[in-house]
Amino acid sequence: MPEPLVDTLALIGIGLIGSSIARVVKREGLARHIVVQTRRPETLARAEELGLGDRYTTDPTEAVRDADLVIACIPVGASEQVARAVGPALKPGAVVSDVGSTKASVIAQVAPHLPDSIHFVPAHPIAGTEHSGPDAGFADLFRNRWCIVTPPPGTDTAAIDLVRRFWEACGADTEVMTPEHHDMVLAITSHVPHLIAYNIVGTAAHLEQVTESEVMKYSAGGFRDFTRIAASDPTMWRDVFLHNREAVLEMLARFSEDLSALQRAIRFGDGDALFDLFTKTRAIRRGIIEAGQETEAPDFGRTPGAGKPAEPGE
Ligand SMILES: NC(=O)C1=CN([C@@H]2O[C@H](COP(=O)(O)OP(=O)(O)OC[C@H]3O[C@@H](n4cnc5c(N)ncnc54)[C@H](O)[C@@H]3O)[C@@H](O)[C@H]2O)C=CC1
Ligand SMILES: O=C(O)C(=O)Cc1ccc(O)cc1
Repeated sequence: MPEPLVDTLALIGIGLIGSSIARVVKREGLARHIVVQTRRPETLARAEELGLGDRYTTDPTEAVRDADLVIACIPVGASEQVARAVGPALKPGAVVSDVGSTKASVIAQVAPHLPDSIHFVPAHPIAGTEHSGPDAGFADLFRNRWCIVTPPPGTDTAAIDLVRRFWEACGADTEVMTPEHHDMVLAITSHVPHLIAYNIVGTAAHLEQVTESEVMKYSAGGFRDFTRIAASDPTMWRDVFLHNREAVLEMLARFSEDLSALQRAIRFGDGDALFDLFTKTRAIRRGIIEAGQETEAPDFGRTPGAGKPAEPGE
């Protein structure tokens, strides 16, 4: 096994993402010691039963004391509270990172609480499922997926390099971008799609006369896929929308304009407008499949290899 990348890794939060990191880090020997921290003793006990770490604590300051790399795997809205708690306890020179689905807000919440000697390199693995908690994670979650790294200007290049090498050793490909660009891209590719899923399932649930019968009975098609997304963690997604407000509102405005155009086409029987759009969108999907970024069948985000370009020759 190669030399570990870090001596002590502290994972703050041990849900789907934290436990997936723990599993792949153990399997690949990426850290000599893993410290697991979470607020609830029951979750910590479960993490211990699953053997996810080497040391377990509910105290965030105790968790980070000896850590060379600290990764916060918590809902984005909890970032400030955790940074405030761990900031003074961090080992000088330590690298702090996170996995949050929004980036500008996390930086604004965390950076003010970190001493100058700490290197902050935020990251976002674009890999997940609708499940949460320590049982939901798996070591291959990040394999052949992207991990976007969004270092604030002036971040130490060696720290950026460590975080990139860490994610690459977890199986991901990394890309560096600004937090603002990340938030705009993810608003349209991930956040608005989740909002649409929550909304359509909510709309169906409001049709009380069909909720118990037809909606469930005939949900074999597109609706079923929406129900999977709409089963995603409520705390996590509440925080995503509250913490990527501007970008989500901008993309929603564009979405609403395009939806209104479709509504008009249906109202006025403009079949050409509908046909043209559906032809364009079909070509986009086929292009994605030809580029090796998606499988033909519904993938539900779990198949390693789906969601990013294939390796040359794959
Ligand atoms: N679920 C997904 O598919 C993906 C999630 N993410 C991001 O990863 C982060 C973690 O998400 P998951 O692992 O899915 O969530 P999860 O719900 O499975 O785990 C969250 C963990 O954070 C802890 N936690 C919750 N509130 C806290 C607080 N106020 N202070 C300290 N700890 C707290 C929980 O005890 C738990 O250990 C989120 O920021 C999310 O945006 C990123 C990529 C994919
Ligand atoms: O389950 C799915 O389809 C997802 O989209 C997973 C996911 C959720 C949030 C992220 O920030 C990244 C990936």
